[in-house]
Amino acid sequence: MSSPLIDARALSRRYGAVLALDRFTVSIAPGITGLVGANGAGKSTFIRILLGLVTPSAGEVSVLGHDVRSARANIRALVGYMPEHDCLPPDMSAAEFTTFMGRLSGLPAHAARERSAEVLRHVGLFEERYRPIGSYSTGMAQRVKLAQALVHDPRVLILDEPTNGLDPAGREEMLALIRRTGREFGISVLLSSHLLGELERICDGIVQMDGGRLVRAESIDELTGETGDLLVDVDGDLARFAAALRTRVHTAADVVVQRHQVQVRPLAGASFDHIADAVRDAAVESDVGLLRMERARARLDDLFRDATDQPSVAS
Ligand SMILES: Nc1ncnc2c1ncn2[C@@H]1O[C@H](COP(=O)(O)OP(=O)(O)OP(=O)(O)O)[C@@H](O)[C@H]1O
Repeated sequence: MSSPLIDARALSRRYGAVLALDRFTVSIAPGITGLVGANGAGKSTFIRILLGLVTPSAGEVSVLGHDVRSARANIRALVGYMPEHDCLPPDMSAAEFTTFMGRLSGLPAHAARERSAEVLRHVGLFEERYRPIGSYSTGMAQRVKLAQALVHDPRVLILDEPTNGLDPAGREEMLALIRRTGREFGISVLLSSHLLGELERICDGIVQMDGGRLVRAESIDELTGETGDLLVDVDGDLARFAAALRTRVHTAADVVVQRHQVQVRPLAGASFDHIADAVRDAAVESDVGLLRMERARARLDDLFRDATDQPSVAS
């Protein structure tokens, strides 16, 4: 087994009477990991501790084996951080700003300029890198924030709500970029988001927090495994097909017509083969083409219905 990316043991942080982290223990594997939890769950506190910006009241935490408290300089070199809120100077160009951030991280001037051009190309801003950031769209500004997090070639990226404020197309682009960044640069990503549909698509694992404690840390495959339900797509009259199927499986399964497909929910003791045969026979009988029949997978939205404070958008 590979060593953990982040290892937190009984991590606590108190703010006066508020226990923001309460003996929070988690081991996060390398890869892309989503951090979820309602407002006040402790996500930002955990992220700030990882960055060395907040000191834990108790407990231990390490990033790639480096103790966060005693190895702050190492942690800064290893970690790139994209904050949620606007933090960009409007009068500087993306090239100037990312070069400046590279210099702050200790890169020599020439290397910082080269690296700035590289990361701006990676995030799709190479052509526009000399324009003032103040003239950028929200999506472009988000990409500058990602570029500055990457400029010093970190091994870990921490992204706080990276798709906040973006329209659906911008969100898609940002998600694709995050995934590509993780894969192409071979770096691990920890990102917080309220949008479970997003996390489901790009993450390898999910860490859920509540009241400063761990609720669960699981891989997406474990979480969204197959359910017993069957999803059937047909080409033709969906209602007629569903009616034909109902008469064939009446005591074995419920047949639910959704927008473009039929979901078949087997009742206790039903045989999957019997239901699959009934689907094929009903398709022939109702003269529709059988396009797809597969086992439904659980969705994060259903599993985490109460985990976030905002409605989740499965786009
Ligand atoms: N600097 C602070 N001073 C006092 N209380 C704080 C401070 N920072 C966080 N808290 C409290 O600690 C708890 C955890 O907050 P935290 O910001 O870590 O949660 P979160 O999961 O990041 O929430 P959000 O999604 O709103 O950012 C909350 O009750 C919050 O009010």
